[in-house]
Amino acid sequence: MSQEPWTVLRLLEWTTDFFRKHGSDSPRLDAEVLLAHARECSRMELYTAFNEEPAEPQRVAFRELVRRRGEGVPVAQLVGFKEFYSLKFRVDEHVLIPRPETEHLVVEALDLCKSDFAGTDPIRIADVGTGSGAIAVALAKHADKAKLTAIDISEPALEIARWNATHHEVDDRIEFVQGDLLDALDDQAAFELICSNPPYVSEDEYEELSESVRLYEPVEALVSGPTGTETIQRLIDQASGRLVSGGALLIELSPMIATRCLEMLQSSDGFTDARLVKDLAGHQRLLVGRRR
Ligand SMILES: C[S@@+](CC[C@H](N)C(=O)[O-])C[C@H]1O[C@@H](n2cnc3c(N)ncnc32)[C@H](O)[C@@H]1O
Repeated sequence: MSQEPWTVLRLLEWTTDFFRKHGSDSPRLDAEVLLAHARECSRMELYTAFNEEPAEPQRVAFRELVRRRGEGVPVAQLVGFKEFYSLKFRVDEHVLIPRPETEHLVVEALDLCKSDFAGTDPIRIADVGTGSGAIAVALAKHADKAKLTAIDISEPALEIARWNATHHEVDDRIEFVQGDLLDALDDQAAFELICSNPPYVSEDEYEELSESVRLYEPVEALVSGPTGTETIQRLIDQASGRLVSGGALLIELSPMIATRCLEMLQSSDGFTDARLVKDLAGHQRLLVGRRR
């Protein structure tokens, strides 16, 4: 057996290779995040510690994390958090792990706050299907005048979202509501902006997702129904009664259902200016419309 010491660099190289063979999309990043977690340091600090040999307790902790990652547990669940819009969000098995694509929705919403709603105070925003609270918290952090209503059907998800709002000190501007889309709100509730990253995966597509998603993330956060458009259709129907005139609806979707959802919004009497917005990778990622 090799007598070479298990330095930080050697651990990273071995683990990267192991994760690559176990089908990870980002083997080196996974190895770095887990080793940094086991050593209680930042990823950047690993780069100045390549020749150091982690102490035995750190190696034991790291080995266990690597074993579980090899079984498919997402890195974010192993370390208990995920970065989104440069903010750290607590996550667990009850919430979808925030995805980088969703940052695009936050950018669009903040643009509207700074342009169309610059003179409005407060800017009332609903985040429908808040999950970890990623969208609501990022908006509250970056738009001082935003007053949010964050809704989810899952009470355990709302507990995580509340924790994240408190941790980022925006809980005084976010009201959390448990319910089915916008149904649970008071009759009077009205918004300048309704944002949502709803479940939009079809039942067939779900079967094609990686085990790391299917076994560890909540199915109700992902699957909408046989076509993937069901929740979006219901949200469009409900949103027209909740937006002020000129208010905006922003919905994240998958490029596979983008055209169908655009047609749904175009055929809704309540909306005008329906359009799709591409993400940085050039994929149709957002459906946007205006309340007449
Ligand atoms: C795709 S996840 C989005 C989570 C978070 N907003 C994000 O972008 O990371 C969808 C969320 O919608 C919630 N959800 C699903 N159906 C719902 C419904 N009918 N009413 C309210 N929330 C729902 C799920 O519990 C889940 O938290």
